[in-house]
Amino acid sequence: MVQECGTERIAGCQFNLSVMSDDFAEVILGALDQVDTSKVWKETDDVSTCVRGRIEHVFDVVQGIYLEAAKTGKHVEMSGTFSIGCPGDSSGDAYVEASPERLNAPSKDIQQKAGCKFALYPMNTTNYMDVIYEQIDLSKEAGVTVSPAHYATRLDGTVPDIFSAMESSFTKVQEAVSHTTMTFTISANSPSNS
Ligand SMILES: Cc1ncc(C[n+]2csc(CCO)c2C)c(N)n1
Repeated sequence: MVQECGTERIAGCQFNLSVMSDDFAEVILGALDQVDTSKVWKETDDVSTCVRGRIEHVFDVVQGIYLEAAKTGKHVEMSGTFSIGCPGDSSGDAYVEASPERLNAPSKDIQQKAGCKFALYPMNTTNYMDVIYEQIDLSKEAGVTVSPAHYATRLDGTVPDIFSAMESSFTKVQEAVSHTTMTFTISANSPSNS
């Protein structure tokens, strides 16, 4: 197979939700159903969900799904990988042409707290540690508490502030390093915090 970049840069996220409750299936399927995904390509199977499209819509949808699940008050965790510029992910899809307005922007009064660990992987660049440290420093201005963790950086704050910090890191890094991936795990309503 010939792998080459498409003319548009399509971003994506492969993620799964885990709900620590007997009715996990309803919470997962309900969250997937309640978010407007019309500006992204989406596929769900028994393991995870993948969304692809413009960076802002990928983050908008992933955050929207997480907020829907977290507002049940149940202990919900989401883990995933964002990626852009993967040589095998040539576009061909109409979703990169979507207009930039977000469809699921959270209201300003959302105070849902969460803890998150994220890790940036700028691919195929020798100065990757500089690129990563620059973003960790910028995260400190994003309204979240930033702390070091093994193999990751921890962000604590509201869900919208956490996703916004991750989106700005990812967006800035991919401007400099065309193939960039980022992993994350976010947890809310954990009984460890009560
Ligand atoms: C975001 C997300 N997408 C898919 C799954 C996989 N999954 C596990 S249980 C379940 C509902 C019943 O089939 C589904 C779809 C997940 N965990 N999170």
